Amino acid sequence: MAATRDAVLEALKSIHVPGGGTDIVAAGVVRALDVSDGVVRFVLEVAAQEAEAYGTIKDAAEAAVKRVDGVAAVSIVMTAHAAKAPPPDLKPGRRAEPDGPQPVPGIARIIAVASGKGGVGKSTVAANLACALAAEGRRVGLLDADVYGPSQPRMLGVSGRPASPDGKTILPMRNHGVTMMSIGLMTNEDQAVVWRGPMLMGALQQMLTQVQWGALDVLIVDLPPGTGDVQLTLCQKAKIDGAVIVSTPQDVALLDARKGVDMFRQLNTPILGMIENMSTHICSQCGHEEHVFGHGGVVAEAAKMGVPLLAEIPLDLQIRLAADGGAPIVVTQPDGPQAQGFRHVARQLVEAGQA
Ligand SMILES: Nc1ncnc2c1ncn2[C@@H]1O[C@H](COP(=O)(O)OP(=O)(O)OP(=O)(O)O)[C@@H](O)[C@H]1O
Repeated sequence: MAATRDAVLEALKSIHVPGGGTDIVAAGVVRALDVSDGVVRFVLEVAAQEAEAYGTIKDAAEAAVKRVDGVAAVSIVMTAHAAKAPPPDLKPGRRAEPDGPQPVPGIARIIAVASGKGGVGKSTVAANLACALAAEGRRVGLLDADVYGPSQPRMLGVSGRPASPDGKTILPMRNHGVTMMSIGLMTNEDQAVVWRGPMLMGALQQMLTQVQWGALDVLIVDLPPGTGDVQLTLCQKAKIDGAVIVSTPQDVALLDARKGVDMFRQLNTPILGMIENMSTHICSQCGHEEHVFGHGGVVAEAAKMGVPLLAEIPLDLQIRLAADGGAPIVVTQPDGPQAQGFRHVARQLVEAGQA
């Protein structure tokens, strides 16, 4: 007999919140319950200060659900949200508590790689930039926060689930000199993930603070395209030292890129510059240069917005084959012409003390 959602909820109602009283279903702690093909998934959304007490409750909930007829597997994700802030203490002579975005311990700088529109090559740029910075001798981390299409595991050639030996912290993956963590490694491949706001914030915060990044000179964050929850959460939680905006030269892409620049400006995040990707195409057969998506659009837009243009990256088959094959072009052909734009950006950022 297949397990039903009602039967699972009934089982969860037998588990009480810490200290007794009401049950976890009535308390609204059980979220995003999904029961399909005998697999039960849900989120326990709890206040940060109660997270420890919920450790045993999570175990009890798992055991109770496993006893339900037809349940083959149970996956519970616990997300901790901060409690409501206490009212401000207006007594004179008190030192102000830190407020707003905070630096992440051990990470000297954070650079966000963003794009207004999807598919413009933001992840390709992030992967190449991270590897190029590592080649410059920087200690580099790459956080793939593209919840809608995490592609860094494929681009950096890593797979498998990150280990968590102590159950509290997560060991990142490492390849090509870059320490990497991806939201894609925390979910099942091919699984369409519908993220709710609080789940997203929990996952992002976990990846920033619970991953053992070690000491880093710079953490590159590959953001999802657009101007949504992830961008806002990231800039509100962590001190972002700068954003790099990737765009193709087409008008539609530029329009969205402008929105991205505006958003970072509103969040007081410095814009380090724009990168024009798929700028020009040189035919590998005859050497003829074509401007597939137009040319020069980003340089003009960057000038209009008073933002530096960091590089123009060609549309090139080698770049795609390298990125999709698990070793970015700056790793496979560091001296080739296709890698030079990325390496130039890395050097510029290092020289400017930005990476
Ligand atoms: N300069 C380039 N030359 C050739 N192919 C490229 C180039 N840049 C990116 N690509 C290819 O285009 C595709 C999309 O690139 P990528 O995944 O980096 O885009 P994205 O902006 O991160 O997309 P998404 O919005 O889905 O996250 C990939 O297959 C990638 O290999």
